[in-house]
Amino acid sequence: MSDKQMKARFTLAHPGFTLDVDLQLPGRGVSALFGHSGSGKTTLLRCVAGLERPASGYLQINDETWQDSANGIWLPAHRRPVGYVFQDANLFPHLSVRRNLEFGLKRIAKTARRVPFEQAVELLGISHLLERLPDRLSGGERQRVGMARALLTSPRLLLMDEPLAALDLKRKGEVLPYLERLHDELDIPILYVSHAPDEVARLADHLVVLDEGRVTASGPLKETLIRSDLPFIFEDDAEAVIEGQVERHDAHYDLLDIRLPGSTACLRLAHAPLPAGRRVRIKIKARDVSLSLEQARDSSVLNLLPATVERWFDLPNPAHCLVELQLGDQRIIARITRYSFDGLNIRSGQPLWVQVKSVSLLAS
Ligand SMILES: Nc1ncnc2c1ncn2[C@@H]1O[C@H](COP(=O)(O)OP(=O)(O)OP(=O)(O)O)[C@@H](O)[C@H]1O
Repeated sequence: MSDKQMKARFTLAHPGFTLDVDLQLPGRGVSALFGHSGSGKTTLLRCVAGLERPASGYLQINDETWQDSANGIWLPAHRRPVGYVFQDANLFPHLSVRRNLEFGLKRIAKTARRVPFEQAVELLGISHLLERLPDRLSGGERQRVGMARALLTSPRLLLMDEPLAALDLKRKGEVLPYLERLHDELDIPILYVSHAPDEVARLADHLVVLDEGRVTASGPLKETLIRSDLPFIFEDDAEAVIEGQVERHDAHYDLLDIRLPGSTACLRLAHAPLPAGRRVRIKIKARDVSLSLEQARDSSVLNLLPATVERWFDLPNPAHCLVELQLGDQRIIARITRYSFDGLNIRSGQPLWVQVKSVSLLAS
């Protein structure tokens, strides 16, 4: 991995709201901006796009400086190579999908084009829609066309402002795999605004949490989701995201074995075959993890894995607590009753067995 980076420092005052951020983000993959309504997510994207001009600002995207107020550098919005995807794809209603896409493409000199038309169309799976007018597309299809159009502007950065927010659950499910493809197959960093923890868990590599215009957390997704000073782990749906590599597929039982880095054990889950060696992202909810001191040999639970207790936290509900566990090189969390916690005499550094009742594959 190279040390590609984005640096964004902005101080911008609106009446009643100040954005004051200083971020260092990976220069590849998806960085999610998460926060309550009004926390400043869109304002931050607008600063990055050059649509706001803060009194003090610095923006570096990999090896390019787009803005440096201390040195009089300011790249205006129309010269910033960003692709913007909004909640609504905003396609020209009188132009076919093909002409909408060509509109984005024509703005870029042939020699500067980084994403060929065919690649964008193939990545978003829209070749069969090219001759249609936008009003003959579903919401999900419109968003995919909007994303292809953004790619065809040859961006060095994609800005996505809640691109799935206007879609129902089914349409969201249709678009998410395409977003994953953009993430996996293109070397263009994405800043992704979302309210939905599920989307963030599935897509993001890095998580930024904003509150009242300030950054309250910024770090790799896996670590940030389970930080005890952030609200995520106190949710009913608290979860950890870990990564692994497909080891094998058991065709007889239709089970996939996933090797976890640093662990001797594999996770098993019901899933169609995937090629050995494929890296996958897995979500484990805290409430689906139980703990035992011995390796249960007569359980129907597929996943019984050795782990070590790191630490624990109280929860607002006094009947429960959360235990953070080291599983190979990664961390997961278990929500158990305080009764069980005392009964098992949990202490930090303790080796024990985790039983994981349900595991979901998020991305491959
Ligand atoms: N041009 C402006 N003038 C004055 N206030 C503004 C302006 N633009 C944004 N704000 C204020 O800045 C704050 C942050 O807005 P912003 O849209 O960035 O939040 P957000 O986190 O994206 O919210 P949401 O999730 O609801 O889209 C809000 O209080 C908003 O009213």
